[in-house]
Amino acid sequence: MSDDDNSPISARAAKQLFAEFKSAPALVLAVSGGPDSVALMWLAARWRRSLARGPELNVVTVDHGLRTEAAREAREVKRLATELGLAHRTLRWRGAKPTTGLPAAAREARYRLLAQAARSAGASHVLTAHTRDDQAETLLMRLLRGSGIAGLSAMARLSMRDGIVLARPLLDVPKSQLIATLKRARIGFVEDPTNRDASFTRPRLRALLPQLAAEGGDIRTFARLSARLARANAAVEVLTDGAERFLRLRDRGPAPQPGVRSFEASSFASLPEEVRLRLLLRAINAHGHEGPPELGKVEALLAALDQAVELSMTGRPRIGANDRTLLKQTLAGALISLAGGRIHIAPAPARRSKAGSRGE
Ligand SMILES: Nc1ncnc2c1ncn2[C@@H]1O[C@H](COP(=O)(O)OP(=O)(O)OP(=O)(O)O)[C@@H](O)[C@H]1O
Repeated sequence: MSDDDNSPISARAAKQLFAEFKSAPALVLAVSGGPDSVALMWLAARWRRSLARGPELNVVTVDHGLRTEAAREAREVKRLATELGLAHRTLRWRGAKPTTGLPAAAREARYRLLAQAARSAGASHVLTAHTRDDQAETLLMRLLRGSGIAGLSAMARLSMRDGIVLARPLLDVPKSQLIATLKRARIGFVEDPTNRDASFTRPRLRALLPQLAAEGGDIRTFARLSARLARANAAVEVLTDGAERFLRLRDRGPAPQPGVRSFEASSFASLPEEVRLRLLLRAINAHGHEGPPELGKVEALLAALDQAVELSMTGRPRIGANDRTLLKQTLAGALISLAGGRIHIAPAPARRSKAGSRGE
C-alpha cells in the first residue's frame, strides 16, 4: 500500500488484514470516533459479515472525562456500531487526573480499561486503529528523544498487555486510505481537536510531516526505518538471550542466591556493549521496583561498571582485594554491585527517611 494511495480498502485487502484473528473467540475494537478507528470498525464489521463463523466483535469507547464532547462522540460510535450490528460499551476513566503528563496517563488508563473490557468479553485481542502515519510520528518523537534501537522500532504489530494481545492490524495502512474508505461508505467521523493542539508534541511533529516529505522523508520512509530497526532489535534480543545462556554455562561461581542476578565479571566484560547494556537492563527490570530505568542512566551505570571491572582485572591485587566491593549503585530500585569478581543485581533496600540516613 502506498502513501499517495487514496483508494478505499477492498474487502479482499481487509480479509488479509484481519486473517490472523479469524479463529479468535472474540475481539475488542478500540473505537474513539475518529476516522481511523471508525474505519477499523466498519472494515471489521464487513469482514465479519463475510465469514460463516468468526469472532464476536465488541466495540469499546473510552471516555477519559477530559472533553465535554466525548460523551456525545461515544454515543455516536454506539449508534454506528448498532447500525453495523455490533455490541458497544463506553468505559469511563474515573478518578483524579494528573496536571502533568496527562496524555501518557490517559493512554495508560485507556489500555487498562480496554484490557479489562477484553477480559470481561472473553476476547483474546484488543484491536486499535494505529496507522502508518501514527508509526511515522512515533518514530519521529522517539528520534527527538534520542531513543535507542528498541525505542526507534516504534510500535509492534502485536504486543501483550495484561494477558491480552494488543493488535494493530492497520499499522502499515496509510491514513489516506482509511479516509477514502469512509468517504466511499458515506460514514461520518469526528476529528478530536487535541489532534491539532500545538501544546502537545505529537500534533507539532505531525505539522512538520509535509516539510519532511518534501525533503524525501515521507511516512513510508519512516515506517520502513522503524520496521528495519525492529528487525535489528529482535536480532539483538536473541543475542542477549544467547549471552544469558553463555554466562550461565561459563559460571564457575557459587549457586545463585534467590532473588539476586549475578554474573562473572570477566565473562560479562567479553560481551559487546549493546548486549552488556541489555543484560543490565533486564536484570534491573527483574529485580528493581521502580519501573524501567532511563536508557541514559543504564549507559552511565555500565560505563562505571566497565571501568570498575577493568580495574579489578588489570589493577595490582591487594590483600583482601578479592572481596572488596568495587562498585555499589542503585538504579530504578535495584542495587548493582561488583565484588569478588562478580556483578550482582538485587532489589535495593527500601530508602530510609532523610532523618534516618543523616550523618551516614
Ligand atoms: N477514547 C478512545 N476510546 C477507544 N479507543 C481509543 C480511544 N482513543 C484512542 N483509541 C484507540 O487508540 C488508537 C490510537 O489513538 P491515538 O493515536 O489517539 O492514541 P495516542 O494517545 O497517540 O496513544 P497511542 O498511539 O500510544 O495508543 C485509535 O485508533 C483507537 O483505536
